[in-house]
Amino acid sequence: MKRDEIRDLVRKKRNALTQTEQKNAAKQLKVNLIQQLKPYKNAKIALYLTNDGELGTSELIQALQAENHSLFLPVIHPFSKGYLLFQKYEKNSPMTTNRYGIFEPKLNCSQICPIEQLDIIFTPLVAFDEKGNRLGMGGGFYDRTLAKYYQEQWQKPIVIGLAHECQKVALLPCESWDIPLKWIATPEFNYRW
Ligand SMILES: Nc1nc2c(c(=O)[nH]1)N(C=O)[C@@H](CNc1ccc(C(=O)N[C@@H](CCC(=O)O)C(=O)O)cc1)CN2
Ligand SMILES: Nc1ncnc2c1ncn2[C@@H]1O[C@H](COP(=O)(O)OP(=O)(O)OP(=O)(O)O)[C@@H](O)[C@H]1O
Repeated sequence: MKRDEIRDLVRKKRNALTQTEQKNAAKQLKVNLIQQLKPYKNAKIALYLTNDGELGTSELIQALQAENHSLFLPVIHPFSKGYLLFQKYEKNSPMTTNRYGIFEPKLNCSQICPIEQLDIIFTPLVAFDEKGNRLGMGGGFYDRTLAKYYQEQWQKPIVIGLAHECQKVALLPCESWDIPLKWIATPEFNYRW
């Protein structure tokens, strides 16, 4: 199957989850990750706000805020096409909708965090495979933004993909720019490579 076909198929699958399934998945993800992130104190963590049947992040966001982590959200770069910035997100941060209808913080340069200062980046994804390959919505935003940080010795930030179990496929067709993830968290499991 081609990448576009897999993207369509898996997007339909996750959009077919019932509200109850979505709610339980989000709750279970929070429990899983709060446990996994215990060793990290006062971390700088980038997340995303849920769109298009993605695994819900609001429970996780609340729990992370309660644990005193600082949170950041992706903002579509105003000039560098296809790149993301990560901006501080607090309860009263002014928000706007981006061109895809996703809420993002209203751009404020003083609130942007350089990527090398983030400890953890949670990425959304559409499909993942048994080797940790990731397929996103098709904009190449995360691949492009993170490309220069992916090196042999890369330790920080830790990049963690988030997905429902139903987004797992056997094998994704790879492209040269794809960077496999070392950690994907679902409500049920943590896949580590
Ligand atoms: N929640 C969330 N936030 C995110 C992402 C994401 O995948 N999920 N992104 C991850 O990169 C970036 C935005 N990328 C996106 C790329 C395409 C579409 C999308 O809906 N595409 C439509 C066509 C839209 C159009 O062109 O008008 C589609 O494919 O149906 C959404 C987000 C940044 N923020
Ligand atoms: N590191 C990169 N440098 C330049 N172009 C890139 C890079 N990564 C991806 N692209 C371009 O972005 C486009 C979309 O890539 P792809 O289909 O892999 O996105 P995606 O992983 O589904 O999206 P996202 O990362 O936003 O969730 C491709 O046409 C590709 O050429």
